[in-house]
Amino acid sequence: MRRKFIVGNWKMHGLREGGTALASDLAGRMLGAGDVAFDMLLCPPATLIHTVVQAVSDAPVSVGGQDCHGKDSGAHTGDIGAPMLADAGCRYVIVGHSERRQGHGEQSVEVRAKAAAAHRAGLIAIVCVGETEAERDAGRAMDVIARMVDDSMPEGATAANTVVAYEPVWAIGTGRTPTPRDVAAMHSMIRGRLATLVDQPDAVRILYGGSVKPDNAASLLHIDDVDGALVGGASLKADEFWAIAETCR
Ligand SMILES: O=C(CO)COP(=O)(O)O
Repeated sequence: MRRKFIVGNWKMHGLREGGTALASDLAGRMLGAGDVAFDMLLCPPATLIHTVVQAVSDAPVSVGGQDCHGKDSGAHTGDIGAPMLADAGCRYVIVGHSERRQGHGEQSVEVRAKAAAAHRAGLIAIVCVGETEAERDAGRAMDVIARMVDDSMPEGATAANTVVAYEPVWAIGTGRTPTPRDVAAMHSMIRGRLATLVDQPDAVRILYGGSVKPDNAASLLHIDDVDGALVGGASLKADEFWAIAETCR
């Protein structure tokens, strides 16, 4: 019942020429493939949203932002309001990525405000959570993630307007991943947590992110309660991203 969801987070990568080529390549593959067992979302840097929206306009590919402000508009230099993303053609926005939490000191209370702003703008929020290596080594990963989920989920979150992404900080860009058993345990705990926070917790998609590559995608994506992948580095190469998506059957 939960369709697999393959999301490319391009992070701070891409200029117009390369971004257009990558998006057009993936759009072409989606159109050529016909019936596929997954949904595809591309989250380019804000400067490329317009370009990517145009490049995928004929294909079943969605576009999302990588962050938004918790307020709809105002004197916030450099920030982007969720209504602006919606206006630019986005259907989704990532909030609470660890690179925002760590690099910009964002706390779960702000992440929750950002997710609420996304919902007000009619966007689907992809709420990210993840423990650090020190937290995992200390045996605190489950507690940390439970708390992050509780504190980051806004009022009114539903399976239709919210996706959760579990991305262990120590697995991002490192080539390391948790064991399938650890991923399964974490995703199952997250779904249990969602039962107190959202209607229809069984319908919420929970993605895994952190060093997802073509060679480990099948083992990660076939775990119960793993409903897709949030892919960083490998989403910048059409062949790799497509190979990951194709493991969904
Ligand atoms: O942070 C990530 C996606 O949001 C994961 O990045 P990598 O796939 O490069 O590890």
